[in-house]
Amino acid sequence: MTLALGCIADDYTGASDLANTLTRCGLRTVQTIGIPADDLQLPEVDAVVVSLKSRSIAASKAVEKSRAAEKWMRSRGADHVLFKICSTFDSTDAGNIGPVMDALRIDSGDSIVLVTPAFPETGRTVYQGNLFVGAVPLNESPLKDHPLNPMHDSNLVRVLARQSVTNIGLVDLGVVACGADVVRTHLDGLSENGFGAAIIDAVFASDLETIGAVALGHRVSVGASGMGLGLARALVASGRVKANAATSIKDTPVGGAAACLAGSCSQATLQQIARAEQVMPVLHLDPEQVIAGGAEVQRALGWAKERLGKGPVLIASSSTPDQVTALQKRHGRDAAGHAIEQAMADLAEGLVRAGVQRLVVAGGETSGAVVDRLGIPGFLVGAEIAAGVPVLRAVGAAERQMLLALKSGNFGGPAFFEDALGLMT
Ligand SMILES: Nc1ncnc2c1ncn2[C@@H]1O[C@H](COP(=O)(O)OP(=O)(O)OP(=O)(O)O)[C@@H](O)[C@H]1O
Ligand SMILES: O=C(O)[C@@H](O)C(=O)CO
Repeated sequence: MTLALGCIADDYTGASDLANTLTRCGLRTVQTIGIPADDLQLPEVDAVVVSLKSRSIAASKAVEKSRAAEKWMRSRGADHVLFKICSTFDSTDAGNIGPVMDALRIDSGDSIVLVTPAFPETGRTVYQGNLFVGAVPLNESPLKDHPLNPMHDSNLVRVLARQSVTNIGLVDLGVVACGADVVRTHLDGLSENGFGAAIIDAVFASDLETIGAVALGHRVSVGASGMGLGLARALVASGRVKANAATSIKDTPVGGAAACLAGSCSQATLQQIARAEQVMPVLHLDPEQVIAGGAEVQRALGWAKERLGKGPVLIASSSTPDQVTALQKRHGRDAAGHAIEQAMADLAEGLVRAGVQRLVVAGGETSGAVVDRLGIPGFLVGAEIAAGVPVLRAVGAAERQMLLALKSGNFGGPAFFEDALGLMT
């Protein structure tokens, strides 16, 4: 296997979002959980998205894991490696975007790295280095209340400068609009003046194509699915990947029981849960009881088993921002988050034992905990449920076939859970 593109994603939902975009752009793509084992049977692909759970861990660990993934991809022929971050730039001043970017830049020998979280399809645009989520700047969006990394600054040049050892420049929309050659000249100027990375504006898909064409001339880039789109289109345009080579996974039905788990506390997920209550049984976990011990998980599993034969069920830990803050004050942010993620993993394991073969999970960290517990080594991409969320078919997993959907907290329309289950047959 010779890779045209290697990708390192800092969480599992982000990885499936990127794998979806690359597939839709015509690249044969597989998503793996961590660096694949040598004996994992992978199809012939153009791109591999290695999913890490590195968004919220210590920066030094995130660097170590990302470097190992990069090394693996280079050894499989990847000239370009994309570090996939969240389209809302989820991170803290301690990292992990800056430290990983710095390390990959050094390893690659690139003098300057292009960075953009823009993904216009989902309303993420960057103008003058400021990230917008729909019509509002990042710091006024629901991301200001994120349970793990609340985002209080929309200016990504400033945000990244606080995390990185290098100077961060800006390539603004006016430059992008002039085309790839002008962007290259601008980057040369920044690099000569000691800038090791630049936030690049993007508002339209056409901006991403310009960015992709330039980025492909470098060894490393940092971005969300929009950067993936640009790179994929550039690869196809350059003839390095055959257009339309991607084939969606076969839609052979998997059957079995279906369930949803929600650990995301985003506004979008809260609305989707409220909507799901109209069409399926929904159990709201008591987060305090979850932290107290295993009894709450057992209660939820008993509740689910009584209902799974009749149709899908949804179990949610999700709470409003005020409730999340109160719980975190009592138990600490990381301890509360970790305990709930582990409870979600326990639930997933119990549900699969009870016959669930179709599982929808909401939340990146939550999906990471669930997929790790289920021991699934990789996924092929199927139908698109919503922008950034595909149906995934587990590959290389044990006995039973499984379909999953891993939803980024902020993605999907109000009827997301129904929409997902409708496509996961
Ligand atoms: N009721 C709750 N109170 C406090 N924390 C919670 C609660 N329910 C879930 N959590 C924790 O909040 C975090 C949610 O993060 P997760 O990444 O799963 O969702 P998200 O951030 O909305 O999704 P994404 O990263 O895809 O945008 C997890 O650590 C989860 O365990
Ligand atoms: O880019 C995004 O917004 C998502 O793929 C994601 O990473 C959320 O966890």
